[in-house]
Amino acid sequence: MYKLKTKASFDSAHFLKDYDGKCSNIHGHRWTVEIKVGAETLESDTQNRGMVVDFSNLKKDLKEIADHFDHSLIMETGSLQQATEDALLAENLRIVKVDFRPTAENFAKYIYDEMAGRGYKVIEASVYETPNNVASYCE
Ligand SMILES: Nc1nc2c(c(=O)[nH]1)N=C([C@H](O)[C@H](O)COP(=O)(O)OP(=O)(O)OP(=O)(O)O)CN2
Ligand SMILES: [Zn+2]
Repeated sequence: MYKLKTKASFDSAHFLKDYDGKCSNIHGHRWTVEIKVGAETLESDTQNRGMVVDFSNLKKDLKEIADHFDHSLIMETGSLQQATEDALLAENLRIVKVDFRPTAENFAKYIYDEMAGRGYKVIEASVYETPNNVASYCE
């Protein structure tokens, strides 16, 4: 089997609701997301001949997903009082709401699903919260 891997990064803040420890506070990470896609055979048409997929397209799609979160506060829906959320928005601060607790594990599945939804044969998606801490999702 052939496998391709590419990475993208974004900077954003998050916090873990109901977490007993420092991660319950708003803090930032340079998140790195890594996607691995595969194929048993290579493309044979002119443009993509000899490729699993064109790295340019793979990188562009992953970057689009990463850019959605860049320089934002990522928050789980319902994890702040409405008044707090409204006050942040009134200051023109960027909030991206997600319907999951924003852990590396949940982000890994989110990235997997997003890329699979764009038609890639995803083998694994990984999310680094720090260079040492990584979570992966595969099926
Ligand atoms: N399994 C998981 N555990 C934790 C996650 C996660 O996503 N999955 N996330 C956090 C926090 O977001 C936190 O930012 C990371 O915690 P921690 O390792 O304690 O922080 P640092 O890497 O910055 O470590 P230092 O010891 O401060 O250098 C917590 N756990
Ligand atoms: Zn964190």
